[in-house]
Amino acid sequence: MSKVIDGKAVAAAVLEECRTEVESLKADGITPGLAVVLVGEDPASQVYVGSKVRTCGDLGIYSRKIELPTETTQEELLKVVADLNADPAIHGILVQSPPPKHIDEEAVVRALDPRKDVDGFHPENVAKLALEDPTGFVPCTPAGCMRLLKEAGVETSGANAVVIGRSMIVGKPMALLLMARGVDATVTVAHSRSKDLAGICREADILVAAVGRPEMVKADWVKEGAVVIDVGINRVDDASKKRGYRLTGDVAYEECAEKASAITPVPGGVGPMTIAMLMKNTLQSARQLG
Ligand SMILES: Nc1nc(=O)c2c([nH]1)NC[C@@H]1CN(c3ccc(C(=O)N[C@@H](CCC(=O)O)C(=O)O)cc3)C=[N+]21
Repeated sequence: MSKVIDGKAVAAAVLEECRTEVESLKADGITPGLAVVLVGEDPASQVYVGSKVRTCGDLGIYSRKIELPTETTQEELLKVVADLNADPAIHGILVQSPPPKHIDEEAVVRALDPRKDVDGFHPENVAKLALEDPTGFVPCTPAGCMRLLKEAGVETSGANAVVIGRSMIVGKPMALLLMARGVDATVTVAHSRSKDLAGICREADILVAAVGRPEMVKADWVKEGAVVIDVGINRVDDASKKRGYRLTGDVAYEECAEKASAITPVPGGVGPMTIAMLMKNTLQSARQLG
C-alpha cells in the first residue's frame, strides 16, 4: 500500500513561505509583480491563468493579466513583451503556452528579459540550470516535482531515476535537477522511441512520467516500492462528470498505487506545485531585480 504525496498540502506550505517573503520584500520597499500574457481562447489556459492571478492576489503579489485576441500578430506580441521587459513594476513575465499556431513561441521566449523569465524557458536560464547557477530560474513543474520528493523524504542519492519524456518544459530540466550535485540520482531519460520502455521503468526507484498520454504507465512498469511522480494532466471525456471530462495523469493510478511506496495523484499532485513554484520564482526575481 502506498503513501499518497499530497501536492495540495505541500503547495500550501510553499505558498506560506511565499507570504513571508512577500512581507519581507514589501518591508524593503519592493512590491513583487507578475504579468501573465494569454493569447487566444484556449479554455484550459484560461483556467490556469485565472488560478495564477488568483494566487498572486492571495499572497499580495501585484499581477497583471494581459489577454490578447487569437489574431494578435507576432510583432504585436513582441511589443507587449518589450513593454513588460521595460516595466519596473513587473518582475516576472509568463506567456501562457501553447500560443496560436501563427506565433513563433521560441522567438517570444528569446525576446523575454531572462531576468524576468520566471518560467525558466529562456536559453540563458536553461544554461544556468545546466551550470547549476542558482541565479537562474528553474522551470516551475520540475521544481515542484523536486520539492515533492524532498517533502516525501525520498532518498535521491544513488537512486535510479527514470524520466519518461524529454520536453524542454519538464523532461529535460527534470533530468538535470535529478543529476545535480547534492541530489545525485542516476538518471535515465526515456521517451516514445525508447526500446523496452516498460523494462527501463521497472529499474526505477524514482519514476517521473511526463509524456502526456493518459494512464500509459501500468502497474507492471513499476518496481515494488518505487516512488512515482505523475506530471500528466490529461482531459479525457467522461459523460458522468458535469464538466463532461475528467482529469487523469500519465499513470494508471489505482493499479500503480498498489506497488509504489509513494505516488502523486492527479489532480492534487504536481499541478498545484507548478503554481506555487511560479510564485517562488516571481519572488526570487523581485529580490534579484529589486
Ligand atoms: N508559460 C507557461 N507556463 C506554465 O507553467 C504553463 C503553461 N505555460 N501552459 C500550461 C501549463 C499547465 N500548467 C498547469 C498549472 C497548474 C495546474 C493545476 O493546478 N492543476 C490542478 C487541477 C486544475 C484543474 O482542475 O483543471 C491539479 O492538478 O490539481 C495544471 C497545469 C501550467 N502551465
